[in-house]
Amino acid sequence: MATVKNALSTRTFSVLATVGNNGNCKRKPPHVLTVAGSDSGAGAGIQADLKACGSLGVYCSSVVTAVTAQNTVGVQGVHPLPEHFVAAQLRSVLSDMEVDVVKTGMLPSIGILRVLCESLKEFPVQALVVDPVMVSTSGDVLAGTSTLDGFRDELLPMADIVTPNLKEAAALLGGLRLETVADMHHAARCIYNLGPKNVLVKGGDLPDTSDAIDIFFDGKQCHEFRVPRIKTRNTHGTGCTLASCIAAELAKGSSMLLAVQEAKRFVEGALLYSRDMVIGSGPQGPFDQLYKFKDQAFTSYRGEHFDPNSLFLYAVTDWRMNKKWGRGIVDAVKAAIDGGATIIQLREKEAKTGDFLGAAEACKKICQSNHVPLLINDRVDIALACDADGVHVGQSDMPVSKVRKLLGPNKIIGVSCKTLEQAERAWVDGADYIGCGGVFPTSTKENNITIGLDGLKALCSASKLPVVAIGGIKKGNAGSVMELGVPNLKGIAVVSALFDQQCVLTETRCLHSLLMDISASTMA
Ligand SMILES: Cc1ncc(COP(=O)(O)OP(=O)(O)O)c(N)n1
Ligand SMILES: Cc1ncsc1CCOP(=O)(O)O
Repeated sequence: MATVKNALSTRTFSVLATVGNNGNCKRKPPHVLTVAGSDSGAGAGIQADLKACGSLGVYCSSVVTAVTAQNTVGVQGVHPLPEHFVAAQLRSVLSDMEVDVVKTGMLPSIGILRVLCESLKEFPVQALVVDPVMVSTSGDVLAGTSTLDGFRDELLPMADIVTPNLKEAAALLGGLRLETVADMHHAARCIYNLGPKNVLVKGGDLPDTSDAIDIFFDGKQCHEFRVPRIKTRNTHGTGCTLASCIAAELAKGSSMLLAVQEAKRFVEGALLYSRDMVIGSGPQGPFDQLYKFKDQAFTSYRGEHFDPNSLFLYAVTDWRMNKKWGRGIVDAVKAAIDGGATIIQLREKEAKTGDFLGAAEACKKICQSNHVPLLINDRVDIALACDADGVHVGQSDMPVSKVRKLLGPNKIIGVSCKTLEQAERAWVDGADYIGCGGVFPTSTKENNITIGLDGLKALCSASKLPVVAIGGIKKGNAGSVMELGVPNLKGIAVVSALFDQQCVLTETRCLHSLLMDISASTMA
């Protein structure tokens, strides 16, 4: 497995297209083999792995190591398969099916673990993901103590990543007490010394934390992932799903860090989607790994209809300002686009519906011919009527989930957020970006609370969506915003800096070139 690590970050394993003899293009899908136990309740084990890989577009073959009788109450029985028959399954798949990545789950005996190690030596694969399943989340023991030695001495040295939870990490380290985040950092380094190339210590069971904290160590750097804990009883199978998703992303050609991040996002989405699902009467229910197929709001809206970089210089119109300077909305929008605005929002709070629609239709034409997206503030009806590219709504407007239903998956939805809870909701409900502010005091919007640069930074750091900053931003302070150094802060939204000025074209050009200079210097 030693050559695998170098290959991981640079090459795409399986998005291979080869031309057959007859000239037809043949496609080899990315392929994960899961070597794990069957869960009769289908929340974890082989069943979870198949669903997770399938959802991520990856072919998943399966070698069953044990059949378990389990449900939401716990594990009622474990029936390991004979070693020779696990070996036979491994040979069948590995000798024929061009597996990219092997993911292991329940290995119920040292004999089965050794059979696996031997098979991997005979049929090397691109990467090995080891979920060291020893104790189920319900507390039932799924692997004996001799298997523990097998993990430590034989399997982990072959692994590209191992993903223990706190109990498993403690067991691998001879019963070390793991009670704090600092303990987790220490454990990740100690487990790395057992031989795997990367370690992810999962802190889901860490007491007294409102966040779920995982530690990823790649031998050089420790990354701490923190997300607000999702309150749900439906967590059975999170470990299996996470490891399968990492394997699936690796099979698609991701680097290890990106694979871990993508996998975490997938599990989080599944938990959110399934948090109120009721299956079984026990304390721990399954969640739905197929959620992406079931709710459009969880999938397509994060598609290709929206380029977050379009938030770079976001021009938001204001009828009063344009009137004061003697121009109409359409001329103002045209000048902003000519000056370099990358997205336009018509924010016309006082306009009559007929006037608003007329202006929106004219602006749509200009925006379309310049390939600049046009969004409408608050008015979903106007956006639908003029076929705008999307809508921007506030916390007291139509909820994002309803807007998504009305607009469908291919329109852009932005939502104003000031708090971390609002940002989390925006993501769950299907928004594409967040407008965050007011960053600085402004007279454009009355009674608006200013959150400052610290508030903006905190929201960006917690948000899974791209963010555009708004409120009192102008040439003099745009640098302090864009230099915050948070990757998902994609741009600034401005009203008065463009429209409460004599020449919209000059002001937009000036701000655009300033932003370009800032990005060039922050990238240097
Ligand atoms: C990009 C962007 N962010 C925030 C706003 C604020 O809009 P507004 O309608 O004034 O206020 P809310 O109702 O959204 O709080 C915006 N227009 N654009
Ligand atoms: C619409 C809005 N939302 C938060 S602050 C604000 C006003 C932004 O206007 P300006 O760029 O003139 O400060």
